[in-house]
Amino acid sequence: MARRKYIVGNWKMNGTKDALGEARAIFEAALNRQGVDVALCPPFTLIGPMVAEISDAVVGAQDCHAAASGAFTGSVSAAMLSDAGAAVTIVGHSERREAFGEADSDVKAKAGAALGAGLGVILCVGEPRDVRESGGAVAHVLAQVAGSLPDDFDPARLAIAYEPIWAIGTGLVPTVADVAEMHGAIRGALAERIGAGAGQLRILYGGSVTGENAAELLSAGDVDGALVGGASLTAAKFVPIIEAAAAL
Ligand SMILES: O=C[C@H](O)COP(=O)(O)O
Repeated sequence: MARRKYIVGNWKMNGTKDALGEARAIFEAALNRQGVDVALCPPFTLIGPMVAEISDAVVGAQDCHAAASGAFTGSVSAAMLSDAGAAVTIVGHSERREAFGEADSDVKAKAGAALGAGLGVILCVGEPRDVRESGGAVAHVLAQVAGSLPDDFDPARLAIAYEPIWAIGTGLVPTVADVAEMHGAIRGALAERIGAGAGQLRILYGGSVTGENAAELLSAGDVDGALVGGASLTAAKFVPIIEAAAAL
């Protein structure tokens, strides 16, 4: 079965209720694009309003806590995200791995908690610049995949986002050949681990995706979509990426 393209916007720590108009325009444009799934991951504070005020919105979170509840000041559980109307959550973004010290084992626990709460998961992996330059990118990323995936999961409910850290927010992008090599390696590792189900799992590329480079990146082998940061904040920049996916 062909995998539907999946275009996800990660708003990171951007957006107040004033930004709901952009989200509305994005989901209105997405509605008519056949074959493409679109989701937006705003800050926690906008999940409820986005779900409540925009029909057909598919809204996600950017992180969750691995525990169901408890004394974790400032944290939000997967069940709370679901209660707020989220359908999916990102886990293991490099900004959390780096700034909050999240290890593969933490990401694995979060992914398991999210799936257990009924959410879809977008699990991020990616290498730093020095690892890419020393030729160790594939080994680095496959180790992250092996350490971060839950023991059991439905491959239709979990996507992996390959985001080279050096490409995030920099305007730098890997060559299409390098993206295809990495996505192919991830698919191969998944096939060894879960067998035929690996064909169902979507592998997204993230890092400086724009309306200008989306068609080329999305055409690379085993690229099933994109995780978009800066260019997902406005309809003017995000809709062309959705259109590029729809045109493939
Ligand atoms: O989650 C999204 C990524 O970090 C990519 O961000 P960017 O599109 O601004 O480079």
